[in-house]
Amino acid sequence: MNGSEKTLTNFLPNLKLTSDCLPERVIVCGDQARAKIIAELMDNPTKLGENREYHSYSGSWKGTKVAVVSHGVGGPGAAVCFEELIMGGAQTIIRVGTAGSYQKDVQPGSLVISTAAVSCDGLTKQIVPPGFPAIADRSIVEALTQAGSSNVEELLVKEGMTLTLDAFYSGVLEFPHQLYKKAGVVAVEMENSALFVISSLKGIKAGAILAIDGFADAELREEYNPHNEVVGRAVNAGMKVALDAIIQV
Ligand SMILES: O=P(O)(O)O[C@H]1O[C@H](CO)[C@@H](O)[C@H]1O
Ligand SMILES: O=c1cc[nH]c(=O)[nH]1
Repeated sequence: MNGSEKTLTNFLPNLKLTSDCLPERVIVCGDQARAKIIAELMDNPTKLGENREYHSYSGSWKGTKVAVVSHGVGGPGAAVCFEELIMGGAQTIIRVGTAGSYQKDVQPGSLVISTAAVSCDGLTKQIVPPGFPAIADRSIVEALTQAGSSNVEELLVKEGMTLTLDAFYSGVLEFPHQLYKKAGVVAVEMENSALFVISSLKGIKAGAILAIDGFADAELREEYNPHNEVVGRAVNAGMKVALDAIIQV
């Protein structure tokens, strides 16, 4: 399908829902369970549809209608979700995710607002030429920072560049973590570059807030286990910051 035009479509086949129930503001996250939790923070949570990894809800946050949709793990599947949301009329998408930190001062339990993503993924290589930037919308970065400063107590909330990688576990090749750590990249995750590139191509606004769930960098990394209270607190804070931010843009 050609990426240059924005065509509104009523039936979204992979999300398995019709666009007439989809508001213009959408929160996305990898995890289906997290999508349900975000929906339940809102007034009048309603399930819109469920197909594969895509679980869709709508609700009302401080009087504004917002949808929440899970996109699963990894750029290709997430891109299907982002494309269909935009076909269905989404104008603003904020990803609420998790990421591994590269920087010692960005501890597990911190929140990172991504300003741009380094595209170390395969999906964007198939849709734009090399060097095409993956950047978050500036007004969303500002809204997330503002919502973070008024919402989150005792957690570090940091803006910075993130890196998008397809692989979670390494093989015989080394991950480029050391290189990008030296270059000042803050954290690594798996879907931001797809979101930022697709949203740029389609002319919609997108951003991301990520709860740090461990250190990705081998020098800092201990055993990876994100299921703890510190990370849970940051994930919950990220959800509320994203909801507050999305109704401001
Ligand atoms: O917490 P989510 O939104 O799924 O984000 C991160 O977590 C998953 C890996 O555990 C990848 O999807 C990565 O981007
Ligand atoms: O992609 C990811 C997501 C969370 N934590 C990581 O270390 N990597």
